[in-house]
Amino acid sequence: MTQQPKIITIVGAGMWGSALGALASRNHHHVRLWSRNSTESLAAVIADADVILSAVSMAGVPPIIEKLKTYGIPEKVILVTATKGLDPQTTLTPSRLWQQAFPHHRVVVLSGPNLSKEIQQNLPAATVVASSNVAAAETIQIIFASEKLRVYENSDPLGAELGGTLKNVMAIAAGVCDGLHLGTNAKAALLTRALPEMIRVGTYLGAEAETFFGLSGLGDLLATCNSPLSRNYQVGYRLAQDQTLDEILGNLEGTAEGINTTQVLIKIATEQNLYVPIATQVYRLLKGEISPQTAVKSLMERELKPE
Ligand SMILES: NC(=O)C1=CN([C@@H]2O[C@H](COP(=O)(O)OP(=O)(O)OC[C@H]3O[C@@H](n4cnc5c(N)ncnc54)[C@H](O)[C@@H]3O)[C@@H](O)[C@H]2O)C=CC1
Ligand SMILES: O=C(CO)COP(=O)(O)O
Repeated sequence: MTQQPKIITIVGAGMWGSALGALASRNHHHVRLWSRNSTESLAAVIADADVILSAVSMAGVPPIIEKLKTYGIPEKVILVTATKGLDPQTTLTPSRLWQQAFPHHRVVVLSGPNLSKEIQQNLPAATVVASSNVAAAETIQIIFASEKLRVYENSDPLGAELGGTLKNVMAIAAGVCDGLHLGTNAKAALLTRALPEMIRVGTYLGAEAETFFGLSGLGDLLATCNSPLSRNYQVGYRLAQDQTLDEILGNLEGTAEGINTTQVLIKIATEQNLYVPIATQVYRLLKGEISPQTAVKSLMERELKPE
């Protein structure tokens, strides 16, 4: 489908922001990529923008929102969030933070099985744009869709966002599983049990269960938990190889959001009494309380229960 070229400001020029910028540029949109190290001011790059897309890591979302709030962004501007994380202060997802700060703007979540290095190599992929405003989601769908990226529209932004966010915790567990060479049966069991754990949390927080069976849920779980390109998977894999978290983070390319997400998820689960056995072991492992081997043993020796 053709569309008039739009001005798209991408805030966050890391791996994902850059890959998304390249996709929109290829579709002949005017892309302005901004990061906190840019010489251009944020005010200048958002001027006249049709779309502001945030691809900053979770830690950068609250400060960027605060900064943008001071600029008085016109209500016609569509806000897109591509961050996969949870805010430690409020435990809210990025889209909720954006919507709270800009209650009259249309907010769209972009999330799916999208390892940025594969997207940068122009390999085929699919993703989801989700919003309570269908027209806004469709606008973003057309901006990014190409013969190399199939973009699906969805009306459950929270579900799409939580799929991409919660699977990062599971990707750490999957990395441990592979790092310990536990085999294909163990990996299948882990990923299959990870999905209902994500759904339990997601539906409690208000997402639709069905969304987790789509690209932004199961799709992203499979991509991230099976690829050494995933930073979260790398964290788990290297912990299983007896590296310390500090050593791993010292030479990790980009952000592994699952580390922060695990802390916030355990806070929510503890307060709300949600059963999250895999996340609990990841949490204890990240805190250095247990070894990878003990994490596996604890999962296996739990009380027997129906599936
Ligand atoms: N790389 C990937 O394959 C994908 C990443 N994502 C998500 O996109 C987000 C960004 O990921 P990457 O680009 O890979 O990370 P990255 O580490 O390469 O880039 C992070 C960006 O956020 C900015 N940032 C961090 N803290 C900030 C702060 N306090 N203020 C302003 N800006 C700040 C950094 O300057 C940088 O531009 C994460 O939430 C990640 O889960 C989503 C899909 C794919
Ligand atoms: O979200 C991603 C793929 O969809 C990227 O995963 P990592 O952040 O673990 O690299």
